[in-house]
Amino acid sequence: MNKIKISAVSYTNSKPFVFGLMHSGILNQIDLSLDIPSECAHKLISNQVDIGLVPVAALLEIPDYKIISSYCIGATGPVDSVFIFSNKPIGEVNTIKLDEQSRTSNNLAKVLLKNYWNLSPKIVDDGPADAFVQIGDRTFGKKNEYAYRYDLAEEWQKFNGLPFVFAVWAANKVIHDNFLLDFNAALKYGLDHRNVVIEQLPSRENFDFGDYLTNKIDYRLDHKKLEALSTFHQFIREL
Ligand SMILES: C=C(O[C@@H]1C=C(C(=O)O)C=C[C@H]1O)C(=O)O
Repeated sequence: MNKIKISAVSYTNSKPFVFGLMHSGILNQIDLSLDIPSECAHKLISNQVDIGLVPVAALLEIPDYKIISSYCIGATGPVDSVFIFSNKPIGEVNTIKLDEQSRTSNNLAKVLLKNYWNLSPKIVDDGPADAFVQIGDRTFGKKNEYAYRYDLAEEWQKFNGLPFVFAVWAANKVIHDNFLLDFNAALKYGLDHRNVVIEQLPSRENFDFGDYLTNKIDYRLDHKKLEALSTFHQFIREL
């Protein structure tokens, strides 16, 4: 039987999912790779994998995608790992760099700049910039390194009161129902064993992994997050 190819995000926020998949009965049916989010997106769009924990911005490039799980990488308030960092207040930012590892948060930054802050700084690829977007583990402990930091899930919530969803489990083809049941059971197992995952992480003075994986990342793709997802997609289309 052909294995089901899966790309999951290589960041700490996905470790509970990966733990669940590694300790599940479907391990011998899957071919799992861990990738930065932009690569997860690329692999699902180009059909190198069947299922991805895919940045939601990339769904717009996948014809007939299917969201196959009620778990996601989301947040209800500050997420603590997706920021615009700057030494100037946002209103004085003239140039901004995006994060090449991101698809969703780069678009979230653009949506908030345009619609919430009413700003249009120049997006620069190289050279110095007044501000930059950064996501994932590279942001851990960096909050106090810059005079200004904007948690983009928190700013989105201030903007329209909604939670946010960064990545969802999606497929680019029909996947067998039996497999999906086992797959979702594995994800649930991982989330239910978050304490084991947290114990295995190193302790850091300037970042609380327990708080991050328990309170900041919100893994439930409930109807409010689905509403946030379609609202976000509409804003991206209007950019
Ligand atoms: C909250 C996060 O969500 C991530 C952000 C993504 C993006 O910006 O494209 C994609 C996947 C998520 O892992 C994070 O990694 O810090």
